[in-house]
Amino acid sequence: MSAATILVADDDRAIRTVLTQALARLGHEVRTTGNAATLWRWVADGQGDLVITDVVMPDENGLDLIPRIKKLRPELRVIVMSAQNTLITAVKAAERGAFEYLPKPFDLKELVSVVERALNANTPPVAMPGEMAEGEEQLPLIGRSPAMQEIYRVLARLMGTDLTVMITGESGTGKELVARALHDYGKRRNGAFVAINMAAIPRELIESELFGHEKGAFTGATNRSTGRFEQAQGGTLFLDEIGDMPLDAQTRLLRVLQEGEYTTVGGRTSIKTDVRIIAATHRDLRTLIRQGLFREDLFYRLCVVPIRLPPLRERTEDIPLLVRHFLNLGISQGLPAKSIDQAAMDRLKRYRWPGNVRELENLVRRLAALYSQEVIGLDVIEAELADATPAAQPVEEPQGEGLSSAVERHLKDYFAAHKDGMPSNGLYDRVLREIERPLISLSLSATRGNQIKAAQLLGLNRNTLRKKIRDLDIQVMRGIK
Ligand SMILES: Nc1ncnc2c1ncn2[C@@H]1O[C@H](COP(=O)(O)OP(=O)(O)OP(=O)(O)O)[C@@H](O)[C@H]1O
Repeated sequence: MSAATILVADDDRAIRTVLTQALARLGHEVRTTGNAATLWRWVADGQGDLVITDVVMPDENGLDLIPRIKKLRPELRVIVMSAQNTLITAVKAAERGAFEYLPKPFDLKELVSVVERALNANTPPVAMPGEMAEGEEQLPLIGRSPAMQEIYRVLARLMGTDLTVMITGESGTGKELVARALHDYGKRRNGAFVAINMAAIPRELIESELFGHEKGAFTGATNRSTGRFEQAQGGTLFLDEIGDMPLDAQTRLLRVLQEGEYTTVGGRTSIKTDVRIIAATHRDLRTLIRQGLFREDLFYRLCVVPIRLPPLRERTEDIPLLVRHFLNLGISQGLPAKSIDQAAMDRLKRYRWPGNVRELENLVRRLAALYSQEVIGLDVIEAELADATPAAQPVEEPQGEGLSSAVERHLKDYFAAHKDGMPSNGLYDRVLREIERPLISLSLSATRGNQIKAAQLLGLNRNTLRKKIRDLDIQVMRGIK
């Protein structure tokens, strides 16, 4: 990299000093200022090969300066640094044409590598869509941990694209929220966001749900029905729990993704698709591929950009912000204002959160609704968490009726899907296989995840249950969705 002139704007003198030293060491000339007006003057005078700017400066917001810089000198790259580390800042920086966004505090090594990339890159920056609608300052995702910053940066880069995204992460980590953010701030925000959960639909109905069906396509198809692909036309289709998709439907989906068109169930005319696909799963698709339950070619089609959402226990520094966010949400829904004392917060940070943000959200809701004290202390949190820990939970009466009616509902779905004729053989085994997963999941949730008690309830050997949980990839946690 040859020596360059780098313009730095930040109202924090310490940052100016650190950047000057680090960049001068690389042989660059560095000019620094504490305000946006001076930076703009330099740029307008044709000075500098690269700009590094802060967002909040006394006279102007650095982000507002970027479009003006880009208009006057499109080739000049701008790196944005900010302590306002939210998804919105990252997205705005990307939208306005920043080369890179660096959340503060940043690692100097990282800064140096971004500067090198900016000075060496000769491709024009990706064009980003227009400005976000006014008043959209409400944050879609909460969290400022390094792990979330990395997610924001990936998301910001994806906003101007239609790339297929695969979001993985444990249950309750915010996969659906991320999919929505990609839609709401992306190119297709004026189109529909349509979600379909593969685990929630009887397997036999998935293809008709996805692609729609013609009148008379199967018994019970009394009318033509539109599928989710059609509903999402021009927008985004979110395929949730993609790991639960039956193989037949996978084959059909793969064909649609390859060919860009599909036919409805029972239909003959091809329909062109114009949807952006985002898929999500909490299951390990590579394991499913090895077990022959997921098509490898479909996996590669969907996994163009993988995003892994970290479990909450890997970003406990976000817990106070999330708690405040959910308490505020409660207030807006009419629940009383509350706060949490330090010892209680520390305890929340030490808990493992098997149900991730969803579990935390539910806990905060309970705190707001059920406790009269204004400041929640450690005793309340201990009691709540003890309740959530399977081992500390007394056995509940087996929920005979609830369980059997849930299984019955599942069976009814199964038979309804086969109204026009049952699979000709092996029905007993097939039906048992169909109900095994919900039966075990429901038993585990009835015993709050306690496998010993679930085994007793089911009348199964503990090891057999454990093997089934593993084979069927059942999540063991409280409050299975
Ligand atoms: N970063 C976050 N900021 C604010 N709320 C969040 C965040 N992550 C998750 N949530 C909230 O937690 C709940 C669960 O999130 P979501 O449904 O997106 O998770 P998921 O990973 O899709 O779960 P599952 O795999 O069980 O479907 C939602 O109510 C969501 O609003």
